[in-house]
Amino acid sequence: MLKKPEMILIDVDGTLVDSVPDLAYCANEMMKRLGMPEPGEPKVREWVGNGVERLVRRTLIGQLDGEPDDALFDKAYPVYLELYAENTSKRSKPYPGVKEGLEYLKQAGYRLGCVTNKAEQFTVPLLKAFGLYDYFEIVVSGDTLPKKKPDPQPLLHVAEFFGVEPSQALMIGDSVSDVTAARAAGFQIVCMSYGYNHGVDIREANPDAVIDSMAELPDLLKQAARGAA
Ligand SMILES: O=C(O)COP(=O)(O)O
Ligand SMILES: [Mg+2]
Repeated sequence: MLKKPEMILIDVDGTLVDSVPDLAYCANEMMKRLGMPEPGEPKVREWVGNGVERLVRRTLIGQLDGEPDDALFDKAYPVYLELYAENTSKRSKPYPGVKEGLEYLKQAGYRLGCVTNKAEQFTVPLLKAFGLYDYFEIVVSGDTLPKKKPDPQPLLHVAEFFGVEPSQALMIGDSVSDVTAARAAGFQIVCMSYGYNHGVDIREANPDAVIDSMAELPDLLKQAARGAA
């Protein structure tokens, strides 16, 4: 059963923003420049979630697990970074219900933080491009701290920043990394059904609740406050 939290941390890719169209465009373009086969958007959708460096490695080997040749990676990575800097938000967009959900959370007085595995140089422009940045009092990106999700470090960092006990905190995400990080941090976890989870239904990771739109958050949190969610 969900308990009403004091603080809510929200993931970016697959939760707030459908960012795969730009990530996939850059993956395809990088491979074209390297004279290698383009992965296409459905594959990239399965590879997002562990930061841009992992995405580039997965693109180079054409699968989720494994490592590319070091020399190939060293050649490809700067190409991807340059492409993504120019194509962070051109094809991406916030999911329906995101603005509504954030507006409710803000008005209801929740402390709001953003925790993503996306590198800071891309997170901030992406959130700003869609008017999402100002909802958050703190944004922790994939390279802000020594460790990123599924490690609990970024979640615990924000809990400390707000002076909130982990048991009073809720993470909203879309992937098994969000669930693992939240469980390890002692947070509650709600997941979006529409996000990226390496091609696996997020319900298999047993989050506390799964919702189809952030516009469902008002009802969910009101139920939690009544002890009924
Ligand atoms: O950059 C990524 O791989 C995804 O980041 P997320 O933590 O916002 O889903
Ligand atoms: Mg995500």
